[in-house]
Amino acid sequence: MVSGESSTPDRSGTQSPASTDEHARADFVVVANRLPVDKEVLDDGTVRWKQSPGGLVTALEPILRENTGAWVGWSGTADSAENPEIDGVIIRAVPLSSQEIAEYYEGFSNATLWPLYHDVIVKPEYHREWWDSYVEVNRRFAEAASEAASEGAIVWVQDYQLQLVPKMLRMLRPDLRIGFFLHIPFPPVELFMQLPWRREIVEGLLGADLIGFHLPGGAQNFLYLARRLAGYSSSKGTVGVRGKFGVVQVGFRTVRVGAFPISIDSADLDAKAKSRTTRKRAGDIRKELGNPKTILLGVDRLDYTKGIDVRLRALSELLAEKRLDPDEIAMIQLATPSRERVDSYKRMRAGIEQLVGNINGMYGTVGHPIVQYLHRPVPRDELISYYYAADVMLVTPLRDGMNLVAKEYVACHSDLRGALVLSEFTGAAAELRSAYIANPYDIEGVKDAIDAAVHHDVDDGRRRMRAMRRQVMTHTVSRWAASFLGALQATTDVTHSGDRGIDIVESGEPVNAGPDDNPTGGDAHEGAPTHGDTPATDNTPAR
Ligand SMILES: O=P(O)(O)OC[C@H]1O[C@H](O[C@H]2O[C@H](CO)[C@@H](O)[C@H](O)[C@H]2O)[C@H](O)[C@@H](O)[C@@H]1O
Ligand SMILES: Nc1ccn([C@@H]2O[C@H](COP(=O)(O)OP(=O)(O)O)[C@@H](O)[C@H]2O)c(=O)n1
Repeated sequence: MVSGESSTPDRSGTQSPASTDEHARADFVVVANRLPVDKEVLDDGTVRWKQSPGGLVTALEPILRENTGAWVGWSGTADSAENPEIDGVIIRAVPLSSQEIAEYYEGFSNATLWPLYHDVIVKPEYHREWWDSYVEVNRRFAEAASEAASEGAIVWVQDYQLQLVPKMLRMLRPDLRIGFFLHIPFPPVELFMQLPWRREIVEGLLGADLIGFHLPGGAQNFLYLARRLAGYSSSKGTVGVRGKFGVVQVGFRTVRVGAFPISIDSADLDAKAKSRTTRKRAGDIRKELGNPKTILLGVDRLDYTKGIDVRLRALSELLAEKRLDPDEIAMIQLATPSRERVDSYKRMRAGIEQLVGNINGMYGTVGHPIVQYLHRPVPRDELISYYYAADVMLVTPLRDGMNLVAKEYVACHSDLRGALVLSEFTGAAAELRSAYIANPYDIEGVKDAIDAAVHHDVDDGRRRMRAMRRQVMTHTVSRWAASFLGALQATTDVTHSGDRGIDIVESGEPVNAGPDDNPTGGDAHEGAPTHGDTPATDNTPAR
């Protein structure tokens, strides 16, 4: 999908995009909270729609284009119902009112489910009116998906904002083949049980034919709940990665449950990081920082799950203990603004900015602060230059479904330079075993990992980076999409009237999405096994 320009003048005199035929139907429909396009109003009033940056859009865009695809989602602003058609992809906007944004998006999605699914790092809030709004908005997404899908189409629902959609959509359209993927961790059973509407969520997800999680632990937690909370018969064996699925029997339907760790467009990043402009800009960044011996980097949405405070505290103590020399290091923290109206996000921002101020006040000099902190989005090319410039990447979340930043850093280092400090509570840690792995709750452990990464032996560093690159360069986002969709197409069920199937386009590497596709690619730690009937945290083996 490339940027599409419009030509139809609207009543306000600006240009509005060509609208999608509202009766057009698609064989492949993606349903996600956000649309894959961003609206841009140019100085002359012309409206342009650009593909949003992000792995999901990159991975699905060729499949959408090859298969008469549609994308159902919210534009990100209140009451917007424009449906631009972009390069043959049908866009179906689901408009949200300001009240729905407050209750469904900021409320139930990001102040109830987000903290609950991320180990209750902040206290989840349970409000009945937020739940009512979540149900209503999920119903509208299901209706929009139903209207967009042709007979027997494949519909892929994304993420925690839309967990009721699979069941609602199945009731409207039993002919469809429905997949669901959760991008954030699925919580341990004890935490999930707090949710007053826990059974409705499990039942909502079970409307799908295939439910995907990043890691086997999440899949096993879900299988346990389907059995013990919702009373269905479900498999008890271990779940593998991209194969060895669990099953839940829902009446005559068999729902498959699996682990599909997401990844990035590795080849694209690798190529961009090798370009002359990136390398030149990376050199300039180092100069602008005063040519420090070591550049440390953090790249995150400003979210309390990301452990930005953890790495700043560790840095501060390492400086105090003289294990790091302030004349030799510089840290850059890029923090994209996120969910800024949610209270917990406001509180966290103040705390982090205070920590940055403390470190610079204690250890910086005039013109040379230790931490350069940017609270704004950074253009993609600039971000890649930062990745390439960085000697040590700091990824310290308290909990994270995957963390694509860790993989992006690795993809940018074909030079085998650089070191990755990685929290063990990210999905990425299950695959990038050669990183400097640390427990973010253990400050001494984080300090040791940073110290080791900064002072690492060059040969050991190259060996670690080579192992991580073997994993990242072979397990791409298009392989992720192909393995999920291959498994979804392989689901057979009496409720499906058609068996049309879609063409899964994948560039660059062979795909075998069947149950045997379980290679131990490079640095991969294939599917931490979970045992028996005991609930597990998302990436921790059950005890
Ligand atoms: O849409 P927003 O509220 O602005 O939030 C941005 C996205 O954040 C979450 O990302 C997750 O998905 C990543 C890819 O699978 C994964 O690497 C990461 O660990 C997750 O946190 C969220 O799940 C998305 O729905 C949001 O759009
Ligand atoms: N300043 C920033 C920070 C992150 N990002 C991108 O946002 C994505 C973050 O993905 P992630 O999986 O690490 O974490 P979430 O923000 O999805 O929870 C990555 O693709 C980053 O490159 C960015 O473009 N600019």
